[in-house]
This record gives sequence, C-alpha cells and structure tokens, in this order.
Amino acid sequence: MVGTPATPLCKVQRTPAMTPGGGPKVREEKILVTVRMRPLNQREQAMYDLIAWDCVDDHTIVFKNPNHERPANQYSFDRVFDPSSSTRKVYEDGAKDVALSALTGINATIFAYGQTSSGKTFTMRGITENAVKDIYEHIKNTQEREFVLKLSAMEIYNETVVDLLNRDSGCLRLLDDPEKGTIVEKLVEEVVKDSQHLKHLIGICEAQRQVGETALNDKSSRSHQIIRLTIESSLRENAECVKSFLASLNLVDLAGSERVSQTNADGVRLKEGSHINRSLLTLTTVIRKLSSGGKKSGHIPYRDSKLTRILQNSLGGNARTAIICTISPALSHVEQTRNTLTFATSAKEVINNAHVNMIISDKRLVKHLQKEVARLEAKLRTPEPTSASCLQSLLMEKELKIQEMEREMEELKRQRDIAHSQLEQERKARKVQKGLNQRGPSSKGVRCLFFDSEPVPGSPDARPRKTVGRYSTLRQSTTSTDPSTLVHEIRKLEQRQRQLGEEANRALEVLHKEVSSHRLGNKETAEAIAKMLFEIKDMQAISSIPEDVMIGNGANLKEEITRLNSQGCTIESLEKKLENVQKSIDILVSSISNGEETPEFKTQMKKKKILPFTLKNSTNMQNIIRAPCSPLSSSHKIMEQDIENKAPEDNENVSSRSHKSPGSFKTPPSKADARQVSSREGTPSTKQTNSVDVKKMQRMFKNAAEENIRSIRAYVTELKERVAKLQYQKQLLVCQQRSLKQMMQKVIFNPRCHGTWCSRIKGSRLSCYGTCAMFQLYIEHSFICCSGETQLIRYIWKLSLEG
Ligand SMILES: Nc1ncnc2c1ncn2[C@@H]1O[C@H](COP(=O)(O)OP(=O)(O)OP(=O)(O)O)[C@@H](O)[C@H]1O
Repeated sequence: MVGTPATPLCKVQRTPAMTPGGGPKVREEKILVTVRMRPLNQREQAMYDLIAWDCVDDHTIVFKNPNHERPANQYSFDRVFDPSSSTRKVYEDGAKDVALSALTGINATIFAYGQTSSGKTFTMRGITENAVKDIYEHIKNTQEREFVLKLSAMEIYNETVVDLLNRDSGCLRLLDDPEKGTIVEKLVEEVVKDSQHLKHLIGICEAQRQVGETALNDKSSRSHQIIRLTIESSLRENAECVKSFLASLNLVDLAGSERVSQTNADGVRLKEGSHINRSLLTLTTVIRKLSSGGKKSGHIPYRDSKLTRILQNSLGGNARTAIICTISPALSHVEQTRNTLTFATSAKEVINNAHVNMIISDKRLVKHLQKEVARLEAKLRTPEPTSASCLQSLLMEKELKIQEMEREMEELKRQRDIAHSQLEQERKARKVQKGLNQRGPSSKGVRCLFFDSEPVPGSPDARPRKTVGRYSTLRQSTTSTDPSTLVHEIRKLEQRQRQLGEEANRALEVLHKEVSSHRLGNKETAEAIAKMLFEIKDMQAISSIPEDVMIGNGANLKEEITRLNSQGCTIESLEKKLENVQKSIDILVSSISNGEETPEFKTQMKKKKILPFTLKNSTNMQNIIRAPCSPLSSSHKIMEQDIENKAPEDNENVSSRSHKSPGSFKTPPSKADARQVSSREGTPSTKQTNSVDVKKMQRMFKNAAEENIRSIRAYVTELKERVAKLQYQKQLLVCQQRSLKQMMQKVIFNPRCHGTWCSRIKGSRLSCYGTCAMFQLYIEHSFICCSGETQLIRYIWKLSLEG
C-alpha cells in the first residue's frame, strides 16, 4: 500500500507544514541528494581495478586511498547506497517521497547524475518502474479522487529537444510561459490509461532515445532523457469543487559526463560528448550558484542550456527534487567520482520552494456549469410544492388581514360620523344657549346637569375665565378612567363631606355658646340656634360614612358608584339642610335685630351694658369660624390642592376675609380698651361699665359683631359651595361610570374598536358636563351672596344704632 509521501525529517529544514488544499502553500526544502555506488563491472574487474570508495554508513562515503597517494576524505549525503543496495531500496529511501508528491499537486523531479557507465540508466529505470507502480497503487487506494495521468517524453540531444513520443516532430522549441515556466512547444502529451499503458509508453521512449556505444558503455546514453508524468486529481463526489491538483513528475536520466581520453570518442560521439559535458557543466554551475546563496546571490544561468531551462523549476524552484548521484567504485574513475561527489555536495545545499498546484479545470468547470444550469432549469419548470402551498397560505393570510382592516376602517368611519353629528349638535346647542344668555340665564335651566351624550345647553363664555381654568383642572383629574383613581376620588369627597359637617357643627356650637352665655336674644333666637345645631348634627349623621371601608380596586368601582348613587338623596338632603341653616341664621339675625328693638332687650342691655360678643370670645369665634378656610387649617390646604372650588373672588366678603390677618379681627384699637374688657371679665359688670367710654365701646362691639356675622355668612356660603361641588363631582363619577359601561360594551361587541373616537366623544361629553356644572355653581354663588346681604346689612346698622 502506498501512502502519501512524507519527507524525511533530515531533509526538511525551514519547512512549514504542508497540507494539500489547505495551510501554507509554499514549503522550502533542500534537494534530496543520495549517492549510489554500483559494483565493479566486468570491464573494471577484468582490468583488476581497485575499489577506491567505502560506504562507511548510510550517509557517508569515504575514499579509501588504497595506494595512500592522497589523503582520505569523506562525503556525507542524505543517503549513501553501497553496491549491494537494491534499486528498490534506492527508490524507497531516495526517491519515493519526492516522486509521490506529484499525487498531491507538488511538482517533483528525480534525476540521476554521474559519469558515463556509472549506472544512471540502470537506476532510473528502476526508479521509474517503482514510481509508476506506487503511483497506481496510490490511485487505487484513493477512490475519492479522480486521477488523470498524462505522459510526455523528450530528449535533449546535442542541445536539441526531441519528442520521444513523436520523433517526427523534429526539434522542439522551448517557450517561456509566465505561469508554467519553460514549456516545450508541440510536445506530445499522451493520456495514460493504466500502468501497463504507462510502461508501454515509457518503453517507447526508451526505444526512441539516442544510444551509442562507447569505450566505457556499450549502450551509452547520448542524450538527456526527461520523462514527464503529469498527474491531475480531483474529488469525485464534491461536484461543487472545481479545483484540482496538478503536478508533474520529471524522471530525468542524464547523459554521463565523459572524458575523451577514457571514451576514445571521435566524430559524432565526440560531438555528443561535447554537448553533454557542456550542458552538465551548466547544470553544475546552476547548482553551485543555487547552493551558495540561492537566487539572491546573483544570476543563475538557467538559459545557458536547454537542460537547465527545462529543469529550472526543479532547481531551486517550485518542485521537490531528488538527485541520485551514481558513482563507480573503481579507482580508475576516482576523479570523475570526485567530481560527482562535489556536484552532489553542492546540490544538497540547494533549496527549493515547492507548493501545491491547484487549477480550475476547464472541463470540470464546464461540466459544473452545465449541471447548475440543468438544475436551475428543472427548478423553474417544476416549482417545489411546499413553496407553492406556503405562498398560497401567505396570500390567504394577507387577504384576511385586508378584510379585517376594511372592517376596522368602516367602524372608524361610523364612529367619526357619530362624533361629527354630536359636535354639530353641540354647536347648535351652544348657539341656542348664547341666545338664552343674552336674554338672561334661567336658574332652573342651569341648575340641571346633563350627563349623557345629549348636547347641553350652556355657554362656557358666560362664566368667569378663572373659574373655567379651575374646573378644567378638576375635570382632568376626574376624567381618569382608572378605577382605583375614581374610587380614591370618591373617598376624598366623602372625607370632605365629613369635614364640612364637623366644621359646621363646631361653628354653630360656638355661636350657640356666645349667644347663650350673654343671654342674647329672646326665646325665638335660642330656638333658632338650637334648630341650627340640630340640623347641623343631622347633616353630620347623614354624611357620616364608615371609615373602615377601604379604598377598593377596579373590581369594587361598580359597587362604589352604586353606593354613591344611593347617596344621591343624601347629598341633596345635605344641601337642603344647609339651606335650612342659612335660613336659620337669617332668622337669628332678624330675631336679634327685632329683639334689639323690644323694650325688654333695651333694658337688659342697658342694665348689663354689654354687647352680643365679648372680645375674648370674638377672637375664639373668628378662629373657629374661619377654621375651614383659614390658611392654617388643614382642611383648607386640602381644598387648595385638590378642589379649588372656591367662591368667586369678586365676592367682597370672602376676599376681604382671606386677605386679613387673624389679628385684624381684634376690634379694640387701644390698650385701655383691652384692659377695660379684661377687667370686666373678672368683676361685676355693673361697676365696671360706669368707667367705660360708651361710644367707643359701641363702635368696637359693632365692628366685632359685623366681623362675626360676616364670618358666619361667608362660612355658610362656603358650605353651600362645597355641597354644590360634591353634587357636581358625584354626577361626574356617575357620568364616568356610564362612559365606562359604554366602553366595555363596545369592547365586548367590537374588540378591535379604535379608542381614539371613544376618547374624543367622552371628552366632549365631559366638557359639556363641566360647563353646565360650572354655570350652575356660578349662579348658586351669586344667589347665596345676594340672599343674605340685605338682612345682614340691616342687622349691622341696627347693632350700631343700638350701641
Ligand atoms: N547498480 C548496478 N548493479 C549492477 N549493474 C549495474 C549497476 N549500475 C549499472 N550497472 C550496469 O552497468 C552498466 C552501465 O550502466 P548504465 O548504462 O546504466 O550507465 P550509464 O550511467 O547510464 O551510462 P551512460 O551515461 O553512458 O548512459 C550496465 O550494464 C548496467 O547494467
């Protein structure tokens, strides 16, 4: 079995790993030089010639100097074969690796060099036979590759190139090819069918070679013979791979150097010998130059002989080269042998740069392209069924998507039309409302809130600009559809409701204390206050909400709103109660004013010389009464942040109250007054009043009374505002609940319903609600401010007159 040839380690220097088809393509390698010494031939034996050389080991040959005439010297080579070595051994150790490199795309050259009759032809025949045998064995064992062998043969006879396979072609020219180097024109290249065919062709070459008889050799080769075996190989299965290995194996049998004195040549032989020696001299020069520094050392005279031109790649070029130097052991040829060994010594220093040669075979390329064309044509004629079905399903999917989008577009168009019609109705309603506003708003109409999709009559332009801003903020906060936010809003409203009740109760209790402590008013007044207290407490009871109810999540929103709806009457009744309180205050004021005019009251007042509110309690009163809207009040802070539902700022009373400091309500302007009042609290009043400046005190108490009454009135007004706000926010929540229900229904019946139109419609509805509610509150504020004004002014004037 023949494997891929391996280069002996001793031969590889500065050589990177070589992998055909991969890795480094170039490997530097010295020429493999071996020496084969033949036995003494019959002629030498007949002459009793002596053996002058001794192969001391496989690498060393030593001149034995039998006559001791010259100093013994030794030569070392890659391999030295003694006369007993077989040609197979010479092939195995000195040529096989290089020869089989041609199977892996590396050029290889094996040639024999030596004097005439040294055994070159004998050795090269054996090498060629073994190489052919191994090559075909390798091909046999490498079925994955397809090998193509071609044989060409030439001889250089008297410096002319002759085709050994076609002698009739005459002298062949040498051409220089930029890629291939020197090529022989019109050299026949025979495709080798098999090993036998190869042997046959080689036999033809042998037969065609110039051979002549000389004094030293009966069949002396008179020419240099070059048998060139071109090996191309490619992978069989990989049709995509169009590259192939291509290499040449040169088997060169040189003509032997000869001495005319020894060969006794004349005439033709002398001429032949002259040409032989000249070409061999050129070869020696080339080898010597290559060995002494390579191509860098200067000009290499390849072109000085056809032999060196043809073998240029093998001498320091792209090839692996093995030189077998044949020598005669005879003492009579010692000088020729020394020359051969000197040549061999130089040759072993020559470095070649072999690389794997890969080509793209035209034939393979055409074949590959034809296959590809046929495959594509077949694919075009019969498209794959899987791709067709895939395309069909894709088409259906797209069709469905288009239909779905069309449906969505229809739905959007429908919603757009609805929104347009609603907007149109709203515009009309605004126009109608504008007309109504010009004639004067109807309190009945504006107090009605609309929370459905119907257009709402009401003019946003009729309300104060600042208030619109406040309500738009409120609307934004309450239009959130987040259930948890809505529930949170409900809770805040309920908390404020409780606060209102508590504050009202506190205020009325203080008022009751003030009145009862000074025994102010008559029985009716006391009853009125008691009624007020009862009503406030009743109000608290109505608005009280269990505090342990936690703020629910979105799932509880519905329950929360249901509960809030059920409290609608509660808020309405709360509003009524507040109105009752307002009335009670009015009654109280009127009763006080009436009481002032009764003789009993005048007498009582004269006796006691006191006024309805003491300075001390007046301070407490104002603190308590002002608490809900005082800057220091926590509830006031909440209202500022969250509600902004204040009385219109053009309300004179509220405005003045909010800008006054608590100290401004202390009526006494002097320290004397304060001392008098203070001393009056701890001593009998009848004694103290004699020393008081009655007029001053009257003005002082009149002012105090005015402030307290203003505070009460403003506070009740504020309570009404808040109740109205609660009503408004409750209605907003109910509205949101309805909107949520509608949205859910839309989502259920049409999951792909676009949200943009829904949100726009909802936004427009809420805007209408906000407008109506604002208008209602504005009217309420105006009503409240006007309702108590007359009575209070009258009461104040009466107090001052009384004082
Ligand atoms: N190693 C060897 N063992 C036995 N006989 C050999 C050996 N080498 C050569 N001979 C014999 O020596 C004779 C000359 O050999 P060969 O023709 O091969 O020499 P050559 O170098 O080719 O000579 P030339 O250069 O003249 O052609 C032949 O008869 C051959 O059989």
